[in-house]
Amino acid sequence: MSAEIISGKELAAQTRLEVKEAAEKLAARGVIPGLAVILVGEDPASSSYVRGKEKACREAGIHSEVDRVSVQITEQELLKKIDKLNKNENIHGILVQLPLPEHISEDKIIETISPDKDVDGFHPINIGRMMIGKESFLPCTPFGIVHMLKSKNIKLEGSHAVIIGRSNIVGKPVGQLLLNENATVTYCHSRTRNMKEITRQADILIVAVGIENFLDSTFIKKDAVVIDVGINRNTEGKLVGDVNFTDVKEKASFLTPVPGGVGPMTITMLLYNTVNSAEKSLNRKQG
Ligand SMILES: Nc1nc(=O)c2c([nH]1)NC[C@@H]1CN(c3ccc(C(=O)N[C@@H](CCC(=O)O)C(=O)O)cc3)C=[N+]21
Ligand SMILES: [Mg+2]
Repeated sequence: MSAEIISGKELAAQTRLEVKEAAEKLAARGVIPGLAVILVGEDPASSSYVRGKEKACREAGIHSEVDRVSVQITEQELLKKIDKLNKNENIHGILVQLPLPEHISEDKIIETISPDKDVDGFHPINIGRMMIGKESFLPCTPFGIVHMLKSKNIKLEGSHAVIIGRSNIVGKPVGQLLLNENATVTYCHSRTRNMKEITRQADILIVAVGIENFLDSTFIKKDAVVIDVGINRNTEGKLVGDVNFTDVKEKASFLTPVPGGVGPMTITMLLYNTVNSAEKSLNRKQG
């Protein structure tokens, strides 16, 4: 039996309809949810992701504005733009597309975004709140992954989830979210010894390494659930994940594709967070 493919594309389409309905309800109360994106420089991949976000906002009834600025912008100038957006009542979410050029501190930028508008869920206050199980904006990729797992009724409680990768935007927070769902969580990374011994114990394996073909079927136990977070360009310029799809498909119970897997869910949860932020802002005003 070959794995069931979890289509992020389909789930994203369905979830975006729900987000759209929530945006329409807000519009009826006089508020259009608004997302501000700052794109520094002209990196083709970053530009393409930002266009994807704009299109998704348009389709969901979210107002979006993209500020495209020169790669030479100073840190101070960028901080000033964020400060202005923090004070702008029509903007409920602020996203500064990463990575940023060397001369700008990503930490400083992230920490300047108001935690109430941090729809990426990257601000240390939101990360901390997530860690202690309080309500917060959840990082979009991890949030999307949990949403995908739940959509297939995959049991999280008591399951062994193994994460390969420990980045602040994917690996670490996805482990935390799964822990909050009562999974048993193990992290693997580049210094991990005997990685296969660990990954072969995983009921759920999250692969966020950034290396094409990093993972084949020898890493997994039969019927494991495999989530591929990789976004790599192969030698033909095609988008590929970290997982050898055709090999792993024959052994896993569920598997996510690239493209059409985690990526579309990431954008969807950004839309969700933005509408949620607008709702919270309105409730603070009207109670
Ligand atoms: N502040 C910030 N927040 C982010 O959320 C953020 C970021 N910076 N920097 C870059 C990464 C990357 N990222 C992706 C989102 C969607 C797809 C996506 O939709 N991918 C499609 C394919 C898109 C294509 O074909 O190029 C798919 O996997 O099917 C991919 C990557 C968000 N990021
Ligand atoms: Mg890593």
